[in-house]
Amino acid sequence: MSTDDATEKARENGNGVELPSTQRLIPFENKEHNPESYEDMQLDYSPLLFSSLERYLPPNMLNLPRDRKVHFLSDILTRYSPQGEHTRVQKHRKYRQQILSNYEPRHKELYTMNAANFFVPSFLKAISENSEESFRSIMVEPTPGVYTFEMFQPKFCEMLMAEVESMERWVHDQRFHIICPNTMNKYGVVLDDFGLETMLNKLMDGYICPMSRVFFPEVGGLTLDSHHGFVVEYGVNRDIELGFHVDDSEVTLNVCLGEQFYGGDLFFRGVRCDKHVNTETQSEEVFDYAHIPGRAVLHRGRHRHGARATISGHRVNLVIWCRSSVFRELKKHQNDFSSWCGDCRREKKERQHLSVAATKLELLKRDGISAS
Ligand SMILES: O=C(O)CCC(=O)C(=O)O
Ligand SMILES: [Fe+2]
Repeated sequence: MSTDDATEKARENGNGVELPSTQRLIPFENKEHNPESYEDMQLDYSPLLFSSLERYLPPNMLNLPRDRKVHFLSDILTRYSPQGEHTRVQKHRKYRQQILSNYEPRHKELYTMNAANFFVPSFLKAISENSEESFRSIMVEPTPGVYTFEMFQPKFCEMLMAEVESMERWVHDQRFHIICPNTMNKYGVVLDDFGLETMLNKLMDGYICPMSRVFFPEVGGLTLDSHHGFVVEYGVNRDIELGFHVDDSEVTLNVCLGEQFYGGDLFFRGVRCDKHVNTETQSEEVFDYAHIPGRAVLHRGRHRHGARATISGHRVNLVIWCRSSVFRELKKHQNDFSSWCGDCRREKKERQHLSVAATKLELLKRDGISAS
């Protein structure tokens, strides 16, 4: 299923979720797919290996350009090869060093946290009061688990967009091969790779964690300890829309930075665990959100969503996928219901209902017997 098909399917019935395909192959061979040849490319592994593995790519990746498939598959191969993870980390470190020693930031003031200059006063006040009540006073929760609030000053949004523009100009001028924001978004940049990791870490620790502790404790909101921070871009000559997916995060912060655009609404379709990621959407889970520049959306990574086509103009969003290593470790050992998954909750209720009904029947039978 291509990204477009997934979005179309999602529009029809809210199903057909694509996992973010974050470093994962599918567990069966797609025999109908005709793999490409990689013989003419300079690769770290045999070109034949890439052709064979192509049949195991997540469906939304099958029609991507070859260099993106190579990037995704190389990453997986490196992790499975002896010393794989170590090699991958080394390679990424080298990649970052190359950027950091050559790219000259345009707005240096973005690279260190400056709360008074970055955030709007209402947001700062809520954070300093640090209570559910203070957060709720600046937020709207239009559907359970999706919180929206004014967060960044217009000046900050403008500066960050200008910085991204300058990063992209540098990439273009240097003919530098950059890593895409994620497996679905082709346009934009990973801010962490361009020297903004420390600032975004402070943003997560000081300004996202206080809220995730209150609103998402059951999905690792109490223990967020790493992030992936990037900017995505939509419009003419960029990505148009984003297929139905779940994020590789426990908690996601998505802030529209600007500019003028039409369309690009987010559509949410309920929170799901791995087991239920493709199940049907219930009518009460359908929610669409229109982005407003400067306004943040905070949601669970497992809240299924996508972005509709940006029909005109140019939309730029800052996205921070916040992760909890503790939650991920605990999840490996959990095999019963997830309290946060809509379908797990429905299954649990159903089982409880059946068990109560069975007990009642049992009691009635016993009473009947003793009464006779
Ligand atoms: O385009 C958007 O606003 C959504 C981005 C998104 O969902 C993501 O990057 O995970
Ligand atoms: Fe997302």
